[in-house]
Amino acid sequence: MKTSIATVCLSGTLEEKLKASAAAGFDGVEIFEPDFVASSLSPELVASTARDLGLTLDLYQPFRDFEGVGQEKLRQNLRRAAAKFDLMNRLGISTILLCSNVGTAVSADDALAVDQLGRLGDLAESYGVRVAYEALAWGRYVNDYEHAAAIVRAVDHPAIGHCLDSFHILSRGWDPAAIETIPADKIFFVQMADAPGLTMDLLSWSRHHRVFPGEGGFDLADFMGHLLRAGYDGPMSLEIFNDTFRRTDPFRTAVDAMRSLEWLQELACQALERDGREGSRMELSPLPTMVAPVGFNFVEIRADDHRLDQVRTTLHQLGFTDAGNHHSKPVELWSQGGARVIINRGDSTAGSPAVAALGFDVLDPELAAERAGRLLAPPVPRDRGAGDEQLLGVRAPDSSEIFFGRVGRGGVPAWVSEFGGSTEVTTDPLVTRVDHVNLAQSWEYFDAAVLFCTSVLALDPQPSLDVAAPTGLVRSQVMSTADGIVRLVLNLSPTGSADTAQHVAFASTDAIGAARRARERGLAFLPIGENYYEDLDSRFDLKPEFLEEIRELQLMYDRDERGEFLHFYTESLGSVFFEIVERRGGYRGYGATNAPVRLAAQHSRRPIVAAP
Ligand SMILES: O=C(O)c1ccc(O)c(O)c1
Ligand SMILES: [Mg+2]
Repeated sequence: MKTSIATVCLSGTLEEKLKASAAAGFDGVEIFEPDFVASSLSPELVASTARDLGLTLDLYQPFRDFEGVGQEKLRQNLRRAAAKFDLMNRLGISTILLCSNVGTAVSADDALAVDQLGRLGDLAESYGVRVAYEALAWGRYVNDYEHAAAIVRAVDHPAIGHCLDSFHILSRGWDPAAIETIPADKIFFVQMADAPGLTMDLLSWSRHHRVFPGEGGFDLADFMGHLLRAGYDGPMSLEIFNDTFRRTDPFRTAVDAMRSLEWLQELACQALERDGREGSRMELSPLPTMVAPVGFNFVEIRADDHRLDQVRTTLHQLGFTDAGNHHSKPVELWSQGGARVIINRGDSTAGSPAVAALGFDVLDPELAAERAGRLLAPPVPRDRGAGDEQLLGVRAPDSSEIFFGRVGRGGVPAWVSEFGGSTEVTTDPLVTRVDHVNLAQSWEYFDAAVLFCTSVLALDPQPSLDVAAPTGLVRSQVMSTADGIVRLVLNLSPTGSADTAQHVAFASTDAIGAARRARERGLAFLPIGENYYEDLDSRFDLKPEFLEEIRELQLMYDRDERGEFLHFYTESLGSVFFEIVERRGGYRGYGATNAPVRLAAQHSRRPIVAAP
């Protein structure tokens, strides 16, 4: 698959955009005209810079408001076009994108557009270039690719073909199946964009909210299937107008972009396997098979030495036992049932306690790591003593480390024996395993984190929600395996403050019993106010004894059509806190209605910083 990216996707100068695209491994780029006009590089220098970087220049775009105009306007437009075709020759670009007219078209008569596009085709041919006509979703008269296809067919000019952009087709709900009726040699260019399902005007949606494939809600696998059956084998290009990507590090964005195309390529391979290769001419190289996690292998918490005692005490109060120090590294293991927490005291600059690494149980760690590498996840070097288990890890977009652990005998990973402590099974544990982990994400890499979880970790996005915190809305995106055994919750805080401290939720089969025992051991619970319990009673009509019990223990409660949910939180320990959850019946949620209450309770207990 030939990969390409529009310079509008990336921040920086044109030169930086080219360098970032090349560094991420793209084959080519689309030059977005405003990037070129604002650049001080001559066309010849842009061409040679791209060549030196190993990039092809695949498209010049956009050319606007050409067809369906009056005579005088047509004359001006042809003059404008000639100037751009001349520029394309200097840049060495053979295809220009023409957006359907949004402003100056005066007639809805296709015959006029057909005639004028024919004249544009003649002019393009004389410069040795071609024009890819794109039906913008908000085009004045042409806003449907099938309408554009009828026009292009009628123009019947070798220099006039299509640019198909998934956004313009899927945002309007057009059926992409008719792509297969367009002759392959008339599809000059394809732009792939995803977007979250929003109800808003098309232009704002397109200009601000596009995301890379796999980061939104469009069915791009299906779209890709139609392109392949149409016989398209040209560049698959990304054209993502996105407010965040415009202001974040272009090198990181380009990696995110490339990962999205690798992911899309895998979807394409799957579509071909399902539907047969008929018509397809695109060369595709599949990714190593997806290795879905079957459990949490460990959670690693890192902190300054002097803050670790608090973490140790809390884990002890939650029923964990100290399973000893590693024989060669400054890390210790705390375990209980299938829950393992590694405390890393090796980094004196680590600051307050935070989740630094997650280990997942996978059946084939080598394959999982190889796949992650193909998806551009940088490997994490890990010191290893003689005889120690090899742990393969990669860095996630939020810089946390993700390790692929082998499923051990009896569910216990082999590396546990590298720790000196007791490995005896806790009888009557308070918690049995990790239920989910909430990770705070920065605004810069939130979309990238979603794609990373989907493509590298085989976690599917669940409907996202906004949770009200005292300092703003926290966007919460659950990523989960189909069976719900492995769940991550990506939280995007408005402030990046402690409102979205990370947390580890442990599963218990008896949250009430666990709360009682933890209290006996002196656990500091996050206190929940009385109003919450009154509201709970009004909503759920709970038995008075039950309500009294959870009020006394400071537990929270939720219920859905499948079951019930009981949970409680510890006080925050730096940037991390713990939660104990009990799922009764088939409850699949996270107590979303309780989250604002928890955030408010944490906010009111934050350390007061004295004014200077
Ligand atoms: O928003 C626009 O104007 C615009 C320009 C060029 C494109 O290819 C596109 O999809 C949208
Ligand atoms: Mg486009």
